[in-house]
Order: sequence, then C-alpha cells, then structure tokens
Amino acid sequence: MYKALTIAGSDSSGGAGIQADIKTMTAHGVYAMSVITALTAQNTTGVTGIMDVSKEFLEEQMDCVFTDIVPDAVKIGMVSSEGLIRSISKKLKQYGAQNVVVDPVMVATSGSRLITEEAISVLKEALFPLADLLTPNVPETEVIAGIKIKTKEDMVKATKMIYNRYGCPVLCKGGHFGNDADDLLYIDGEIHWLKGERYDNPNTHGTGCTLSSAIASNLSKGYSMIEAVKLAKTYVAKAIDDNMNLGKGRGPLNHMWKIMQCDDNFIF
Ligand SMILES: Nc1ncnc2c1ncn2[C@@H]1O[C@H](COP(=O)(O)OP(=O)(O)O)[C@@H](O)[C@H]1O
Ligand SMILES: Cc1ncc(COP(=O)(O)OP(=O)(O)O)c(N)n1
Repeated sequence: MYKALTIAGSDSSGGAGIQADIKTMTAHGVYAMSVITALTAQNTTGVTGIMDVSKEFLEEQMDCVFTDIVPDAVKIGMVSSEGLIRSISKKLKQYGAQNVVVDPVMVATSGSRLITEEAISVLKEALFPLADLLTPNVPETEVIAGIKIKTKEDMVKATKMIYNRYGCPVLCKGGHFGNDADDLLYIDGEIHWLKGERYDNPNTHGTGCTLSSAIASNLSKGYSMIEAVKLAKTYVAKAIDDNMNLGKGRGPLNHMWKIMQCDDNFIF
C-alpha cells in the first residue's frame, strides 16, 4: 500500500483542503493521512472563518504520523501563519520527509485570503527549499517572483526566477491565465509546457488542492516527477469536465469521476 500525507486546512464544504486531498488520494488507491493546520468555515461562496491549530498540536500530529505510518509523499496546502510554517519545516527535516509537494495557497477561488502577508516570506524561506515541487497558480507566481505576468513569456521568466532563487522544480498552473489550461513545469533546467484544454465550467473550487494531492499520490507510487504531473493534470481535467454542479457559488470538482464509471456491483 502506498501512503501519502496531506498537511493542510479543513474545508467544511468538502471541495478543497484536507477533504479534497483525502478524496483524491483515495481515488488514486493511495492510503491517505492528514495533519490539519486550520479549520475553515467555508462553502462555495466564501470563507467566513479560520481557526488555526496551535504549533504544539500541529507538531504532535506530525510526530504521530511520522513515527508510525511513514508517508511515501507529502503534500502541503494552506498554512496561514509563520509559526505553523516553521513547525512544519522543522518536522519535515527531522523526519527526512520524501517527495514533498508544496502548494503555496494564498487566496481561494471565492476571493478569500488564506495566508497572512508576513507568513508569505516565511513560506519562501522555510518551506520552498524543502520542496521537491512547488505548485503556484499565476497570481501566486506573480507574488513569489515579484513580477507581473501578462504573457506566456512572462510565465516562463517568473517560473525560472523562482526555480533559480529556491532551487526547487516549479509547476506554474495556468488555470487563471489565457484561453487554455496550459501549465508550465520547470525541472532540471528545462521547460515543459503541459498542454491542457480549458473546460467552460465555473465549478473549479479546489482545483489546485486536487492537482497537488494527485501529484503527491503519483509520486508515492514511484512515478517520475514529469509523469506524476501529467497524470495528475489528466485526473483534474476529467474531474472538472464531469460538470458536477453543487452549491450557490463556484462548486467543487467530481473527485470520484472514475469510481462512478463503475457499476454498483463493482463498488459494493
Ligand atoms: N477551466 C479549466 N479547464 C481545464 N483545466 C483547468 C481549468 N481551470 C484550472 N484548470 C487546471 O487545474 C489545475 C489547477 O490550476 P489553477 O486553477 O490555476 O490552480 P488553483 O486552483 O491553485 O488556483 C491546473 O492544471 C489547471 O491547468
Ligand atoms: C482549506 C482550504 N485550503 C485551500 C483552499 C484553496 O484551494 P485551491 O485548490 O488552491 O484553490 P481554489 O480553486 O479553491 O481557489 C481553500 N479554499 N480552502
């Protein structure tokens, strides 16, 4: 059994955060574990509250996981405060965590902010150097690189800047850019454009969480980084294209699109 850990916030509406990660890992046939950084009161229209766990409790969760069922891959999502980021960094180093995917979550699709300004600089300094892959979307890439992205050439420039500064492979996700869904993977000094068709579906809550946990699932199974990202991109595209329509705002993806293709006899 391959094992993956998500370190992220809980989304009460089930479309993003821990819930999206566990659904995704399970849909990939991977044993999912969680370290919860925060509870959010959230639905498809927005986030109404955030309650962080304490540093001590976060570290206790990490100790429990890493001293027992050691994960083959780790995905890190929403971490809103400096202290929690430092605790995660310390514990990842202490346990020599493998296949670390960092999704630098800053703002939800609904527009709600999920990290403090001060925490962004700690994220860069304490977590990015530990990442085997960093997965910012275009607005996050702009914040991290410190330049505006208006063209695909800008996307390449910003992604290279981040790679050179933090020394980790970078996947710049194109879901908020242009008329396609092309993502840019920069790894081992080489650019790979991963082409994607943009589906005309406003229900994209949790796409970033889902993509990063699908990548972690694939890495836990031993796929190369490029294969892991390509397979994850296909999984997300199909989950968007399934056209599930739940809630009053930007709804979630169908994480179970593949399982639902089976008949009842197969499932039960
Ligand atoms: N409408 C869409 N159609 C197809 N793929 C999409 C669409 N929106 C986002 N994606 C894909 O979903 C993944 C997450 O991208 P993005 O939405 O940019 O991240 P985030 O959710 O972190 O903002 C990327 O692989 C991106 O190309
Ligand atoms: C608890 C929690 N974590 C992360 C997000 C943001 O999810 P993400 O997949 O990056 O992006 P959206 O597509 O939802 O913007 C969240 N909303 N809640």
